[in-house]
Amino acid sequence: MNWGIEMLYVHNLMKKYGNNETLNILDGVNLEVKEAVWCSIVGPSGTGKSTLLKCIAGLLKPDDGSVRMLNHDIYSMTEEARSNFRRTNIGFIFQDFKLLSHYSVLENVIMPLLYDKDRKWLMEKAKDLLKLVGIPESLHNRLPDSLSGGEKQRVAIARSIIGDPEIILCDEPTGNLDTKNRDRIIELLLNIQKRGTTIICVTHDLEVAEKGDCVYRLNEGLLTKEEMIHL
Ligand SMILES: Nc1ncnc2c1ncn2[C@@H]1O[C@H](COP(=O)(O)OP(=O)(O)OP(=O)(O)O)[C@@H](O)[C@H]1O
Repeated sequence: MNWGIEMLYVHNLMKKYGNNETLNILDGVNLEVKEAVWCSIVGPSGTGKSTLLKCIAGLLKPDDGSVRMLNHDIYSMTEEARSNFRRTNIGFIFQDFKLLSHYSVLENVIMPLLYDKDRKWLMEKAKDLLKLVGIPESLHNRLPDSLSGGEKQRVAIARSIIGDPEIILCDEPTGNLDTKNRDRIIELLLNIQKRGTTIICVTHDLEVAEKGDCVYRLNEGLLTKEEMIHL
Protein backbone atom coordinates (compact mmCIF):
# COMPACT_ATOMS: atom_id res chain seq x y z
CA MET A 1 0.00 0.00 0.00
CA ASN A 2 1.22 3.48 -0.82
CA TRP A 3 0.70 5.54 2.32
CA GLY A 4 1.51 8.80 0.60
CA ILE A 5 -1.36 9.04 -1.87
CA GLU A 6 -3.44 12.17 -1.47
CA MET A 7 -7.05 11.42 -0.61
CA LEU A 8 -8.44 14.80 0.28
CA TYR A 9 -7.27 18.32 -0.34
CA VAL A 10 -9.37 21.19 0.97
CA HIS A 11 -8.20 24.64 0.01
CA ASN A 12 -9.31 27.97 1.47
CA LEU A 13 -12.89 26.87 2.06
CA MET A 14 -15.34 29.67 2.82
CA LYS A 15 -18.94 29.21 3.83
CA LYS A 16 -21.56 31.43 5.37
CA TYR A 17 -25.27 30.97 5.79
CA GLY A 18 -27.69 33.81 5.16
CA ASN A 19 -26.87 37.35 4.11
CA ASN A 20 -23.52 39.09 3.82
CA GLU A 21 -23.56 40.48 7.34
CA THR A 22 -23.35 37.07 8.97
CA LEU A 23 -20.01 35.61 9.97
CA ASN A 24 -18.20 33.09 7.84
CA ILE A 25 -18.79 29.68 9.44
CA LEU A 26 -15.81 28.43 7.46
CA ASP A 27 -13.30 31.23 6.97
CA GLY A 28 -10.45 29.80 4.93
CA VAL A 29 -10.27 26.16 5.93
CA ASN A 30 -7.33 24.14 4.63
CA LEU A 31 -6.89 20.40 5.10
CA GLU A 32 -4.82 17.71 3.48
CA VAL A 33 -5.41 14.03 4.24
CA LYS A 34 -3.49 11.10 2.81
CA GLU A 35 -4.86 7.67 1.99
CA ALA A 36 -5.62 5.31 4.90
CA VAL A 37 -5.26 8.06 7.49
CA TRP A 38 -7.77 8.68 10.29
CA CYS A 39 -8.22 12.42 10.68
CA SER A 40 -10.26 13.65 13.65
CA ILE A 41 -11.94 17.05 13.77
CA VAL A 42 -12.97 18.49 17.12
CA GLY A 43 -14.34 21.85 18.19
CA PRO A 44 -17.09 23.54 20.18
CA SER A 45 -20.72 23.03 19.26
CA GLY A 46 -21.92 25.19 16.40
CA THR A 47 -18.48 26.00 15.02
CA GLY A 48 -19.20 24.39 11.67
CA LYS A 49 -17.89 20.84 11.86
CA SER A 50 -20.96 19.35 10.17
CA THR A 51 -20.90 22.19 7.65
CA LEU A 52 -17.30 21.29 6.80
CA LEU A 53 -18.17 17.59 6.40
CA LYS A 54 -21.07 18.47 4.08
CA CYS A 55 -18.77 20.67 1.97
CA ILE A 56 -16.21 17.85 1.81
CA ALA A 57 -18.93 15.38 0.79
CA GLY A 58 -20.08 17.55 -2.09
CA LEU A 59 -23.44 18.09 -0.41
CA LEU A 60 -23.04 21.80 0.33
CA LYS A 61 -21.33 24.08 -2.14
CA PRO A 62 -18.84 26.39 -0.44
CA ASP A 63 -18.90 30.12 -1.23
CA ASP A 64 -15.24 29.95 -2.15
CA GLY A 65 -12.30 27.56 -2.12
CA SER A 66 -12.09 24.03 -3.41
CA VAL A 67 -12.41 20.40 -2.37
CA ARG A 68 -10.37 17.80 -4.21
CA MET A 69 -10.89 14.16 -3.48
CA LEU A 70 -8.94 11.43 -5.28
CA ASN A 71 -7.73 14.13 -7.64
CA HIS A 72 -11.26 15.13 -8.60
CA ASP A 73 -12.37 18.68 -8.04
CA ILE A 74 -15.72 17.97 -6.38
CA TYR A 75 -17.41 21.23 -7.26
CA SER A 76 -16.27 21.30 -10.88
CA MET A 77 -18.37 18.22 -11.59
CA THR A 78 -21.97 18.24 -12.73
CA GLU A 79 -24.43 17.41 -9.98
CA GLU A 80 -25.01 13.97 -11.48
CA ALA A 81 -21.28 13.21 -11.68
CA ARG A 82 -20.84 14.42 -8.11
CA SER A 83 -23.63 12.20 -6.91
CA ASN A 84 -22.12 9.17 -8.71
CA PHE A 85 -18.70 10.02 -7.32
CA ARG A 86 -20.13 10.23 -3.82
CA ARG A 87 -21.94 6.91 -4.13
CA THR A 88 -18.87 5.04 -5.30
CA ASN A 89 -16.20 6.66 -3.14
CA ILE A 90 -17.69 7.98 0.09
CA GLY A 91 -19.30 6.21 3.03
CA PHE A 92 -21.24 8.07 5.71
CA ILE A 93 -21.80 7.43 9.41
CA PHE A 94 -24.03 9.74 11.45
CA GLN A 95 -24.71 10.23 15.14
CA ASP A 96 -28.41 9.41 14.67
CA PHE A 97 -27.65 6.41 12.41
CA LYS A 98 -30.07 7.51 9.65
CA LEU A 99 -31.39 4.00 9.08
CA LEU A 100 -34.63 3.75 7.12
CA SER A 101 -37.22 2.61 9.62
CA HIS A 102 -39.50 0.78 7.16
CA TYR A 103 -36.73 -1.38 5.77
CA SER A 104 -35.06 -4.39 7.37
CA VAL A 105 -31.48 -4.39 8.61
CA LEU A 106 -30.34 -6.23 5.46
CA GLU A 107 -32.22 -3.85 3.17
CA ASN A 108 -30.69 -0.85 4.92
CA VAL A 109 -27.20 -2.20 4.35
CA ILE A 110 -27.69 -2.75 0.60
CA MET A 111 -29.55 0.55 0.09
CA PRO A 112 -26.60 2.68 -1.15
CA LEU A 113 -25.99 0.32 -4.09
CA LEU A 114 -29.49 -0.95 -4.71
CA TYR A 115 -29.68 0.54 -8.20
CA ASP A 116 -26.08 -0.25 -9.16
CA LYS A 117 -25.63 -3.93 -8.40
CA ASP A 118 -27.44 -7.24 -8.51
CA ARG A 119 -29.66 -7.58 -5.44
CA LYS A 120 -28.72 -11.19 -4.73
CA TRP A 121 -25.00 -10.38 -4.82
CA LEU A 122 -25.60 -7.37 -2.60
CA MET A 123 -27.53 -9.45 -0.08
CA GLU A 124 -24.63 -11.91 0.22
CA LYS A 125 -22.18 -9.06 0.65
CA ALA A 126 -24.41 -7.40 3.24
CA LYS A 127 -24.55 -10.65 5.24
CA ASP A 128 -20.74 -10.84 5.24
CA LEU A 129 -20.49 -7.23 6.39
CA LEU A 130 -23.07 -7.70 9.13
CA LYS A 131 -21.02 -10.63 10.37
CA LEU A 132 -17.93 -8.44 10.28
CA VAL A 133 -19.58 -5.81 12.48
CA GLY A 134 -21.03 -8.39 14.85
CA ILE A 135 -24.72 -8.34 13.92
CA PRO A 136 -26.14 -11.86 14.22
CA GLU A 137 -28.37 -13.39 11.54
CA SER A 138 -31.33 -13.27 13.91
CA LEU A 139 -31.37 -9.48 13.48
CA HIS A 140 -31.07 -9.38 9.67
CA ASN A 141 -34.79 -9.17 8.99
CA ARG A 142 -35.68 -6.94 11.93
CA LEU A 143 -36.65 -3.28 11.52
CA PRO A 144 -34.05 -0.80 12.85
CA ASP A 145 -36.32 0.60 15.56
CA SER A 146 -36.15 -2.72 17.40
CA LEU A 147 -32.34 -2.58 17.68
CA SER A 148 -30.21 -1.05 20.41
CA GLY A 149 -28.18 2.08 19.67
CA GLY A 150 -24.95 0.12 19.42
CA GLU A 151 -26.55 -2.39 17.03
CA LYS A 152 -27.97 0.41 14.90
CA GLN A 153 -24.58 2.04 14.57
CA ARG A 154 -22.97 -1.28 13.62
CA VAL A 155 -25.61 -1.72 10.90
CA ALA A 156 -24.87 1.83 9.76
CA ILE A 157 -21.17 0.97 9.58
CA ALA A 158 -21.94 -2.10 7.45
CA ARG A 159 -24.00 0.16 5.18
CA SER A 160 -21.18 2.69 4.98
CA ILE A 161 -18.73 0.10 3.62
CA ILE A 162 -21.03 -1.84 1.26
CA GLY A 163 -19.55 0.05 -1.69
CA ASP A 164 -15.93 -0.35 -0.53
CA PRO A 165 -15.55 3.42 -0.25
CA GLU A 166 -12.15 5.08 -0.33
CA ILE A 167 -13.16 7.45 2.45
CA ILE A 168 -15.68 7.43 5.29
CA LEU A 169 -17.06 10.66 6.70
CA CYS A 170 -18.27 10.26 10.28
CA ASP A 171 -20.33 12.91 12.06
CA GLU A 172 -20.28 12.16 15.80
CA PRO A 173 -20.38 8.39 15.20
CA THR A 174 -20.38 7.58 18.91
CA GLY A 175 -22.44 10.53 20.14
CA ASN A 176 -25.48 8.44 21.09
CA LEU A 177 -23.64 5.47 22.56
CA ASP A 178 -22.44 4.34 25.97
CA THR A 179 -18.75 3.74 26.61
CA LYS A 180 -18.84 0.01 25.81
CA ASN A 181 -20.58 0.53 22.48
CA ARG A 182 -18.41 3.53 21.74
CA ASP A 183 -15.29 1.41 22.17
CA ARG A 184 -16.73 -1.25 19.88
CA ILE A 185 -17.40 1.33 17.17
CA ILE A 186 -13.87 2.73 17.56
CA GLU A 187 -12.49 -0.80 17.11
CA LEU A 188 -14.53 -1.31 13.94
CA LEU A 189 -13.42 2.02 12.50
CA LEU A 190 -9.79 1.19 13.25
CA ASN A 191 -10.21 -2.15 11.44
CA ILE A 192 -11.78 -0.43 8.45
CA GLN A 193 -8.87 2.02 8.41
CA LYS A 194 -6.42 -0.90 8.45
CA ARG A 195 -8.03 -2.14 5.21
CA GLY A 196 -6.84 1.10 3.62
CA THR A 197 -9.86 3.34 4.03
CA THR A 198 -9.44 7.00 4.96
CA ILE A 199 -11.52 8.17 7.91
CA ILE A 200 -12.60 11.74 8.62
CA CYS A 201 -14.24 11.79 12.02
CA VAL A 202 -15.99 14.76 13.59
CA THR A 203 -16.38 14.18 17.31
CA HIS A 204 -16.84 15.87 20.67
CA ASP A 205 -15.28 12.90 22.39
CA LEU A 206 -11.54 13.37 22.84
CA GLU A 207 -11.08 9.66 23.51
CA VAL A 208 -12.46 8.99 20.04
CA ALA A 209 -10.50 11.86 18.50
CA GLU A 210 -7.17 10.64 19.84
CA LYS A 211 -7.56 7.34 17.95
CA GLY A 212 -6.88 9.38 14.86
CA ASP A 213 -3.46 9.81 13.25
CA CYS A 214 -4.07 13.53 13.41
CA VAL A 215 -6.48 15.82 15.21
CA TYR A 216 -7.66 19.22 13.97
CA ARG A 217 -9.68 21.79 15.86
CA LEU A 218 -12.25 23.94 14.12
CA ASN A 219 -12.67 27.27 15.82
CA GLU A 220 -13.83 30.65 14.57
CA GLY A 221 -13.87 29.41 11.00
CA LEU A 222 -10.34 28.06 10.99
CA LEU A 223 -8.90 24.60 11.27
CA THR A 224 -5.72 24.18 13.28
CA LYS A 225 -3.74 21.05 13.96
CA GLU A 226 -3.66 19.87 17.58
CA GLU A 227 -0.19 18.83 18.60
CA MET A 228 -1.39 16.85 21.59
CA ILE A 229 -4.67 15.92 23.16
CA HIS A 230 -4.89 16.17 26.95
CA LEU A 231 -7.60 13.90 28.31
N1 LIG B 1 -28.83 25.43 6.81
C1 LIG B 1 -28.43 26.35 7.69
N2 LIG B 1 -28.90 27.62 7.64
C2 LIG B 1 -28.48 28.55 8.51
N3 LIG B 1 -27.58 28.31 9.49
C3 LIG B 1 -27.09 27.07 9.59
C4 LIG B 1 -27.49 26.02 8.70
N4 LIG B 1 -26.84 24.88 9.05
C5 LIG B 1 -26.08 25.22 10.11
N5 LIG B 1 -26.23 26.52 10.43
C6 LIG B 1 -25.55 27.24 11.52
O1 LIG B 1 -24.15 27.18 11.25
C7 LIG B 1 -23.42 26.98 12.45
C8 LIG B 1 -22.56 25.74 12.32
O2 LIG B 1 -23.41 24.59 12.29
P1 LIG B 1 -22.82 23.12 12.24
O3 LIG B 1 -23.96 22.18 12.36
O4 LIG B 1 -21.94 22.99 11.06
O5 LIG B 1 -21.93 23.11 13.57
P2 LIG B 1 -21.27 21.91 14.37
O6 LIG B 1 -19.90 22.34 14.75
O7 LIG B 1 -21.38 20.65 13.56
O8 LIG B 1 -22.22 21.83 15.64
P3 LIG B 1 -22.48 20.58 16.65
O9 LIG B 1 -21.16 20.20 17.21
O10 LIG B 1 -23.39 21.20 17.69
O11 LIG B 1 -23.14 19.51 15.86
C9 LIG B 1 -24.44 26.93 13.58
O12 LIG B 1 -24.53 28.19 14.16
C10 LIG B 1 -25.73 26.58 12.86
O13 LIG B 1 -26.85 27.10 13.54
